[in-house]
Amino acid sequence: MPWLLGRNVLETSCLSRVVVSLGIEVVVEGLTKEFGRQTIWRDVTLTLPEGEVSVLLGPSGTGKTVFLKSLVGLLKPEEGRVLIDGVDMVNDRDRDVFEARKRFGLMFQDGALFGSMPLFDNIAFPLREHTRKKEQEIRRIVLERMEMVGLGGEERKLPGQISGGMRKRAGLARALVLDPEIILCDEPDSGLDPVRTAHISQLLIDVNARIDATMLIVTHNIDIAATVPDNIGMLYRRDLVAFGPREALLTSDEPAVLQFLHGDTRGPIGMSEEKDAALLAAEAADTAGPARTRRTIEIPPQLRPTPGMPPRQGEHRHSLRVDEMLPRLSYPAQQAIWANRNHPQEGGRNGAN
Ligand SMILES: Nc1ncnc2c1ncn2[C@@H]1O[C@H](COP(=O)(O)OP(=O)(O)OP(=O)(O)O)[C@@H](O)[C@H]1O
Repeated sequence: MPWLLGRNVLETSCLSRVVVSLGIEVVVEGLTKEFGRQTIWRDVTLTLPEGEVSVLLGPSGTGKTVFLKSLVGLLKPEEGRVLIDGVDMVNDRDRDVFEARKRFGLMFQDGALFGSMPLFDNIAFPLREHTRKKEQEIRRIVLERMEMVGLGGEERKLPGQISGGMRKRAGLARALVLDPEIILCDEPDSGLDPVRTAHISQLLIDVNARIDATMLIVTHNIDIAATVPDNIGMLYRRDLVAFGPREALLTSDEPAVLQFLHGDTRGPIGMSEEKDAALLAAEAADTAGPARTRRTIEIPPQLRPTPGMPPRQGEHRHSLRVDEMLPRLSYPAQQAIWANRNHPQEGGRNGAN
């Protein structure tokens, strides 16, 4: 199976392959989204660095899915820009946005598969819809992507005949057929047990190693957030409270971040996202309350590609970027970054589920 898909691969010999980045950066500037009088988030600014993996966390209802849809131009924010290689997904003409959308691979929560279509046709769908490729070429691409996500031989199955984990992987295979430069995954772990979640985490890292796509993963799963991404952001109370290296957010002492990471009932996040002031004051008076959220979490080493995969180019670029910002990061974040770098570079833990 080839290591890398798509066009930007220079084969210098059968043993060494030089990767030229496939991923492109996504620049988000001052983005504000409203539905009627409801502000979902405002003035969100961040850059998804090329080929790096980022995770977006946030309590339910904070607009993570709305954010993904805004990046790809399916929803139109009221203010701001989303720049993809010079195309503004918010303000440019529909025709340009439609073209730029082909550079994305989208993996939705439920795989978003057509129930009456065999997996093969589901995965072939974007190729038939967006390209003029011949059926023979479509077949080659689909079978290759199915093999890549561990679904070889399952082409004739209907979505209803396979497990949730397999449906996720089918959704990922479909997201990969157009050689995406940017992959957006909405809760790739939803409905999966911890073992399947570990497999999908490894698969996402392996996909990134193979194709060097820029990736943004929306999840509530702290294990994924702690082990998969180079960067983490968190939406809370209509703001992006943080976006930066994984270790910076995981060592943050921001109360909402701590509460979220620990899954604690005490703290600023309530059942309906925001607690009222009286409840927060009562918690603050309870000495047991704030103390529970002051712990830091243990930061596991970041997942590495499965043995046999190429090294992640995004990880290399991320290290160079982080070197520059290191002096500005907190001491615990710096320690965690060094600990991760010094961790033995063992391979991943992939397998089929
Ligand atoms: N098309 C729409 N019209 C009106 N309101 C919408 C629309 N889409 C989403 N919303 C609202 O935007 C808010 C954010 O929804 P979104 O699904 O993005 O949250 P989320 O952070 O992804 O939540 P969860 O983690 O529970 O999946 C919700 O209040 C939702 O009702």
